[in-house]
Amino acid sequence: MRLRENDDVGEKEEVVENDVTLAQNQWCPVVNAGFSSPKRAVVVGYALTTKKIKSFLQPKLEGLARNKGILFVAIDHTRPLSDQGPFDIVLHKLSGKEWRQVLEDYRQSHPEVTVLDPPDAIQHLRNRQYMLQAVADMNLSDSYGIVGVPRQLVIKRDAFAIPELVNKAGLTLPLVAKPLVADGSAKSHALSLAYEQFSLQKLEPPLVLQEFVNHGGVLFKVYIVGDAIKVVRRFSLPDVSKWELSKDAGIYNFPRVSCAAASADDADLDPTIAELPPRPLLEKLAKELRWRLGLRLFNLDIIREYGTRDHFYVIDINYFPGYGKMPEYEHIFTDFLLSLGQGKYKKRSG
Ligand SMILES: Nc1ncnc2c1ncn2[C@@H]1O[C@H](COP(=O)(O)OP(=O)(O)OP(=O)(O)O)[C@@H](O)[C@H]1O
Ligand SMILES: O=P(O)(O)O[C@H]1[C@H](O)[C@H](O)[C@H](OP(=O)(O)O)[C@@H](OP(=O)(O)O)[C@@H]1O
Ligand SMILES: [Mg+2]
Ligand SMILES: [Mg+2]
Repeated sequence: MRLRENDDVGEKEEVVENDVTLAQNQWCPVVNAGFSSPKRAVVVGYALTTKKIKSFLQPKLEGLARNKGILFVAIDHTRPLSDQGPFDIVLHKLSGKEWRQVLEDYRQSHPEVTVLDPPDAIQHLRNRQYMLQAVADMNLSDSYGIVGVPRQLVIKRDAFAIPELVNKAGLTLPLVAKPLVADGSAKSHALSLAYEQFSLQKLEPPLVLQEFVNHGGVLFKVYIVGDAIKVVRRFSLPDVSKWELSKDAGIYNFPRVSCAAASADDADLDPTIAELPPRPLLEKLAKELRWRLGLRLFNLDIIREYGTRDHFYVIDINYFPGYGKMPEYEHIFTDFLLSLGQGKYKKRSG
């Protein structure tokens, strides 16, 4: 199945965020592991926003990493990347064309360094028109369930044409209106729910209109870190009944409904709604998406269609999400970084 689109629009570019911590590189390339011979540390250069440093690089992660021989070093993006390091791994979440080019050049000139993840692959997720395409292309259906994406329509401009375009596309109301660009800004998370066709004209393109799928008000956030998968439950938008649909006429902006504060892991829920998607299904989905997206660090928002046991929809994919809120993230992440480091040494000595 292909996702629908309207017409083309140039993507807005923005400059690299300038709130990177410009800490001095601290060097300690060799760690002592007990009485055995000293091992070389895995050096991870990071280029992250201040917000991300705070949520991700928590003391519990840095402490465990140090014990395991992993060293985090802040990248100074105002200096050439090749003058810094040497790094084994570069971890990054900054935006901007220039920064992407810096990373691309660095990948070319330093093939021995693992850049998490390739800028082009990340870029693909920044546009909701393409974000879910890989899931749609997979057509995943097996004895554990079916995984699809909601039908959606891309509106690049001309809000007045929306009712007719929605009608022509045969989309069913209510619709979730999502900004086309998903770049982590507050604006890109400003979503609304539309109950009625003619009020759709009030929306501000460019956006994606996605069919709202009733799912019992709970969603599953599936965190992926390399081969590791961790699933949590979060509260989500409540179901919309036929009666509500006939009664409500407007467009409703809604706040960040499924953020970490909306954890539903300890809630007393109807088991048919709360039951996690089958593990083998998630493993298959994650493995295939890692390959199709070319990413190792991302999460998926998945919902189970209300009244079904095994019909799932992926509604959102985020690059380098809030891992700091993922249970056991410090163990999962450090194991992942070590596995990358070790894989490389094997390759070098092999
Ligand atoms: N098609 C849909 N059907 C039902 N609910 C939806 C749908 N799309 C989004 N939602 C609800 O809206 C919320 C926000 O949507 P979405 O995850 O796409 O936005 P986002 O801003 O990219 O979120 P994130 O903070 O995870 O990046 C979801 O958590 C879910 O509660
Ligand atoms: O792409 P962005 O940076 O917007 O991704 C967000 C994500 O959408 C969630 O808002 C995360 O917060 P929680 O839902 O509370 O987990 C953010 O995590 P943070 O720890 O970095 O604030 C993601 O970055
Ligand atoms: Mg989401
Ligand atoms: Mg998102």
